[in-house]
Amino acid sequence: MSSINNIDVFFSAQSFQENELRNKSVVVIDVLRATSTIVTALMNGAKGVIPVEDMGEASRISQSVDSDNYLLCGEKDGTKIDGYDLGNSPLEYSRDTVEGKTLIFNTTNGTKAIKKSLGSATIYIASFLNLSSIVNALSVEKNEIVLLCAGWKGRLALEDMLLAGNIIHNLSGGSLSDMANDGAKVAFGLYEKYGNDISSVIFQSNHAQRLKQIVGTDDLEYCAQTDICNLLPVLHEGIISI
Ligand SMILES: O=C(O)[C@H](CS(=O)(=O)O)OP(=O)(O)O
Ligand SMILES: [Mg+2]
Repeated sequence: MSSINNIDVFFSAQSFQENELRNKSVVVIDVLRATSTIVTALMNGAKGVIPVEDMGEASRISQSVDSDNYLLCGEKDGTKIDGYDLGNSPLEYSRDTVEGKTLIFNTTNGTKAIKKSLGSATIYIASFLNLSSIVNALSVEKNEIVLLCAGWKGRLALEDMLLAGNIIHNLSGGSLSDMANDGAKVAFGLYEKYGNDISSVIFQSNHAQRLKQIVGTDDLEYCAQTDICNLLPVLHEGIISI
């Protein structure tokens, strides 16, 4: 694998320039909730997920495809957008609803982070739900790795940084050298502080406080689960699939 010292962690999609990702493999992390929802949709048989930048792009794509095979999905301010089939709660993405469908997916932070990564060599989609699959893939990754936390509107999100810390902990075998990048050290330090107490960190995060007001706590409990599936979603030609 590429050296652990070549792993960096970015705290939001606004914290870097696209050209910094050239020839690198990027792991997009948006625990609450976009990447947890993408993983869930694919686990439940969705054919693929098309991440989009905004409502305009979502609407252009949805008008050009056969609506029987596509679902228009996503949120604004945490709530399903009027006229969309589904919002951004992973619990909506049941097998009955998504099996065999391609999803056009539009969220505040997660899909924007994915779109900003398009110039990289590889884009993986990570959540706690598929943590081990991501760690396994990265353990043989040849390129330099960026763990791209989606954050919230340019700010750091605790739950995303904690997943980055868990990934680094697993890859490093439990210790990080002085040569590691600052971002990796911060994420690793968060892991060392909280260990595997993922649920309590997620519940105390700013994003969780916001989501509780909008959708309650079911999504938070769901997204705090580790390794409920063995999936490695990758973006290829604009579509995320497994
Ligand atoms: O739906 C979510 O959880 C958030 C919406 S908001 O930023 O809290 O308004 O979107 P995401 O892109 O999954 O962070
Ligand atoms: Mg988020």
